[in-house]
Amino acid sequence: MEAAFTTILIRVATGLFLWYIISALWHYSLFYRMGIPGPRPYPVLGTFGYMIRQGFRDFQISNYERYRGNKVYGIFDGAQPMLVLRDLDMIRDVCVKHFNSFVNRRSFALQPPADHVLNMLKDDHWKNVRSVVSPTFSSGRVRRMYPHVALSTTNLVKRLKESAESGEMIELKDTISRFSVDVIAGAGFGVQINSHEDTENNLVNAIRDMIGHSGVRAFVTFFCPWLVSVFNFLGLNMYATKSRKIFFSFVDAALEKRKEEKAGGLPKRNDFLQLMLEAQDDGSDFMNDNLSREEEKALNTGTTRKPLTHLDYQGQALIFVLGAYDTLSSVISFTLFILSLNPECLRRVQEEIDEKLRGKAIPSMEEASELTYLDMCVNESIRMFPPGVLLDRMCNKECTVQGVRIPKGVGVSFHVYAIHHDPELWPDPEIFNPERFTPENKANRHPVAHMSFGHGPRNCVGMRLAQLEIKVALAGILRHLTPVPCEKTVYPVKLEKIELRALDGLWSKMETRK
Ligand code: HEM
Repeated sequence: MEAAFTTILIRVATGLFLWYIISALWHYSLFYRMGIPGPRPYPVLGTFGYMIRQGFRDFQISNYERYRGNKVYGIFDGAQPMLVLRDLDMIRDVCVKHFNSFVNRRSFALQPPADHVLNMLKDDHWKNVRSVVSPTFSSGRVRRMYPHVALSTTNLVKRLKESAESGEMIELKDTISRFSVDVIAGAGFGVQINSHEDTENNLVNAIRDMIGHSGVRAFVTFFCPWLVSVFNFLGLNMYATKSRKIFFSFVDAALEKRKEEKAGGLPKRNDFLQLMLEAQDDGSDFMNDNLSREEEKALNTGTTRKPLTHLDYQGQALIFVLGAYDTLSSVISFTLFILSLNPECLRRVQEEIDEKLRGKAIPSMEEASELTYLDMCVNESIRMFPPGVLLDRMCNKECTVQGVRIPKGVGVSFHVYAIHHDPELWPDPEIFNPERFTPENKANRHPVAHMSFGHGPRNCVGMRLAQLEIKVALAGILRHLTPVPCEKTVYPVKLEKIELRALDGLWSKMETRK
């Protein structure tokens, strides 16, 4: 009896194992059956193992070269089949013309409110929240956030001037990260701090802690989404529990306060939370100049909007932190660093700043928009060191794009780092050359050859604020100081495998301008 039971058990186990092997073989042979090339996938990890071994950027570059001549190639992020689009017309069409078949990004079920951040939302929920968040970044509303940016820039310049006086070497990313946190606290939540001096602020420490803890877990769960259930089961959250509590209690109290102030007719504040509440109340068409025509069409503005829920507000408060922190500090610090190594470009930038600012310490919004050569340098620096290296969309309806059939459930990936370093699009891609961004050169290039802020209705919603912050900070610094290489400077920059982080740091020294 016992022997018979054991035999049945062995047969069932063998059957299940064979079933798993056959279904895995079938699943992972999808691209082979479609006649699409790609690196060989393995069960569970797919092609993710190569990415870990080689690092994000080298994986992208090597496959981009290997499949040159193909419009697409296939990879598996864990079990998720992804078509990497090499062809720029395909990327453009997926982002705009076929937007309705590719509305959503890949997302994974995080614990609330992290599952309510805009970049994770899907379909109508995404449309509803985006139609409130987009007008929050209209030029009129960004103007109201500007004083926070200016104040944080003044504090940053003061800190850098002190370093110039003492002759201290500066790790740019670390110093600029403090500026990033100050801008987030001010422009996001109306809390004015100077984290170069005040290291004990509870909110700032909570923000820094949440960011520090989220990276690895977010990365792992992105590629192995089933791990989210394991995390949930073990009671682990993406963000450290104490910091999470501090942050969301602060957001809840701030939202309540703004509602009370409105009811009491008190003057309006000028931060993201306030502006989001106003954008919700005003209706979608008010001051909506942040919407591109494509976005307007995709969002179908004019139709009735549902009020955002409390979780929606909490989620957007979180994305204000996560979307802005590392991106901004990376762009500003890499641009300063690369300028310190290209004195001729630096000289031109400083001449332009002197001419446009006419003695002022910090540029106004209008003056910042006139700094066109600085803009070219920033674009070139983001091309070389893009913060968003891996963009994607999920196919929710079978679709043929530029002659390639994309089945429902398959994702499409844009390997931005490889595109930005493709020598056919960018001759000598490792050389810093702002001339690539003259209006003529830009007009002659494919619109998605440079996609630092993404493309189409699902592009970066905070782009306008980000561009203002970057230019105000850089102009404020370079108006007074000149970054120069120092003993600790290492170039070419060796990047960490996954994050956009220089392994040897971005070291520089500031000299006071005469
Ligand atoms: C230099 C700074 C920044 C860079 C390079 C950057 C880059 C990007 C990129 C590449 C995307 C994906 C676009 C796509 O899939 O087509 C994105 C999305 C997004 N970004 Fe940014 N970003 C920056 C700053 C910001 C800031 C300051 C905020 C908010 C305050 C922000 C909020 C967002 C949000 C919410 C999304 C998701 C949009 C959606 O799904 O509808 N970003 N960003």
